[in-house]
Amino acid sequence: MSLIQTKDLTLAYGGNTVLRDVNIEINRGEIVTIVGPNGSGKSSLLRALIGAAKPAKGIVTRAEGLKIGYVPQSLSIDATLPLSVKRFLNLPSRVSKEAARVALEDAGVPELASRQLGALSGGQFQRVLLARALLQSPDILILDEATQGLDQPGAAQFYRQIESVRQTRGCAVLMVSHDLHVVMAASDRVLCFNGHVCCQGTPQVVADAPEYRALFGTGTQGALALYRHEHDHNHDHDHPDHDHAHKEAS
Ligand SMILES: Nc1ncnc2c1ncn2[C@@H]1O[C@H](COP(=O)(O)OP(=O)(O)OP(=O)(O)O)[C@@H](O)[C@H]1O
Repeated sequence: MSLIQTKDLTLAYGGNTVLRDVNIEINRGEIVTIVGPNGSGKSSLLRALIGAAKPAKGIVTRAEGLKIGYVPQSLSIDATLPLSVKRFLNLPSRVSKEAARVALEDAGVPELASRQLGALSGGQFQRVLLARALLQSPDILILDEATQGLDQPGAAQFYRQIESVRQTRGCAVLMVSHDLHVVMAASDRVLCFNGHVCCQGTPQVVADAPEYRALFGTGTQGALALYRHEHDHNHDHDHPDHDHAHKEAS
């Protein structure tokens, strides 16, 4: 059975329908990315999936006892607030030292525990948010524009970390992103979205689909090339058990 499934999900704000008859499912262990233009309802879909928005029609089914780890776009934290990463991970509820250590390690930033939150770079901060989501031992990680503000290499590194998390934890990952080809290359399945699912499939299938090209054109190939180039030779030593061949094969 899938982790989350929607059946004819329709969502409206006042009289404005933003999702219409959406049927999707996310299965255990897969990395799924939603791409779509601004205002196409991606965040609204995530809100409906986590139960924060009520459908006008249709249903959202979550597996019993499903644990969701949510990574927001960003959190606004006063840079002058004296708050260490360690303390931040203990909000709102205390976690064991070991749980915090493992979460930071899986997020790729084991060295940040004692650092001040306000002194972190954008990329480091996003990884701390990822670590915080991992504290839930989620069955599924949901990321809404988690790389906003990062440059392309930074975003590509973040997505590689996500792949590594999936590898070590076996959780499913659902992401919304504007990074198009960068994030698509890191996905098993891509949903191209514009109020409804326009097309879906492997990253290559979606990148070649007329529906996708009608929305985005073909101007983002450079990002894909960048991802592939770096992915080629960057980190086998970090994840010796992770076979990357599938990313270069398409
Ligand atoms: N709380 C709200 N009340 C009224 N309208 C809303 C609300 N949230 C979103 N909308 C509208 O719903 C539509 C879809 O918004 P949503 O944020 O889901 O799109 P998105 O694809 O995530 O956009 P972006 O890529 O710009 O983040 C937009 O027209 C937006 O103005």
